[in-house]
Amino acid sequence: MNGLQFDPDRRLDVVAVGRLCIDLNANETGRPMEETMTFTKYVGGSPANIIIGAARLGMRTGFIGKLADDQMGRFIRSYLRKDGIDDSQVCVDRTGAVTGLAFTEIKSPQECSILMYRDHVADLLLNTEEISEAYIASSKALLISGTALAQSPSREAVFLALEFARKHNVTVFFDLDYRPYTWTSAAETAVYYNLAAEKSHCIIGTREEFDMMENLYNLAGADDQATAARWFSHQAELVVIKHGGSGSIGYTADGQSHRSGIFPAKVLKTFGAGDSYASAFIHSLMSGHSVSEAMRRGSASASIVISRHSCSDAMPTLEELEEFLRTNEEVTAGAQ
Ligand SMILES: Nc1ncnc2c1ncn2[C@@H]1O[C@H](COP(=O)(O)OP(=O)(O)OP(=O)(O)O)[C@@H](O)[C@H]1O
Ligand SMILES: O=C(O)C[C@@H](O)[C@H](O)C(=O)CO
Repeated sequence: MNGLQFDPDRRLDVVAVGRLCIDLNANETGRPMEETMTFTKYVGGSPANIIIGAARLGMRTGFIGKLADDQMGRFIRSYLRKDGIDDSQVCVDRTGAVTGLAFTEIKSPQECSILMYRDHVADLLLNTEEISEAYIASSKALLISGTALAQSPSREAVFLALEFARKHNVTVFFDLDYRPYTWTSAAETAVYYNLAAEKSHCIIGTREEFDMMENLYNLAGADDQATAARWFSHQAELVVIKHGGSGSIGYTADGQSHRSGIFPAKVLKTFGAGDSYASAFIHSLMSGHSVSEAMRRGSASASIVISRHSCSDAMPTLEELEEFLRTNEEVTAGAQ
């Protein structure tokens, strides 16, 4: 049992709130960005990648966010529409804000990094006036992403969305998505992450992201089980801790734990693993699969995406994911 409840009578399956950005992925791999001359443009932003992945798997999806009033903003909106993602709650900034950019460097499959331009970005200007209670109430689930908590008014918009979710029994997935570039103080980061996590039913993050949250309370370095137990005293029913190439481990409030290995991948780049994991994990859970199966599907989706150049474009369809599962064996690396 995963303990999560989804109201079947909702128009949408999952709505994400947060950033819609642009990835510019280096075309010349095997070298530092100082020597990279060309990039390929993709839609990016962790919550955008996750919702695109969920839509690709056949879920009824929507997005609450803010775009820059420029060509990049229009490119993103048309991409969402192409994937059947409801964009009625994606508004446009009129103050001259820009689209966040993530330049990615692929020095080797193990040495990838992201240079993020996050100043004066439209996504962090989403405000409470742009959060529709009725829209959130029309969805079974809400996906929030940590970076949207980094600045006001986006921060308050997310907490209002969480309040509407609570009021209308909308299940909350919290992908921690900690990006240091967007924060100014470790303590502030931990405070807001903890406040949001207390209102979430399923929390997904890496060991390092949970450590960041626990540093504030001098709990950092707690083991995975202690980390999970901390959130069951709040709203959480499910906590998933990701360990990169060592797999992931999930804990449910009923005391069970689930380990997942990985699927062998011809790794081109490692970023995108977390977003693809989350999209297939959410799809599987909301399809009624077990936690173990959802983690297995998350791992499989991650292996597919890290073997491809992009994140959003690389998200597999349900047919691709199931074909991958039929033809590949999970390596039970197991999380620490
Ligand atoms: N080298 C790898 N080979 C196969 N699977 C991997 C590899 N790295 C990560 N994964 C899979 O992806 C999942 C998520 O990866 P990770 O723990 O790196 O999360 P993340 O840091 O959020 O990812 P991202 O790099 O996208 O931010 C892992 O639990 C695992 O299932
Ligand atoms: O989330 C970001 O802003 C960067 C992403 O667009 C990028 O694809 C990535 O890091 C995925 O995890």
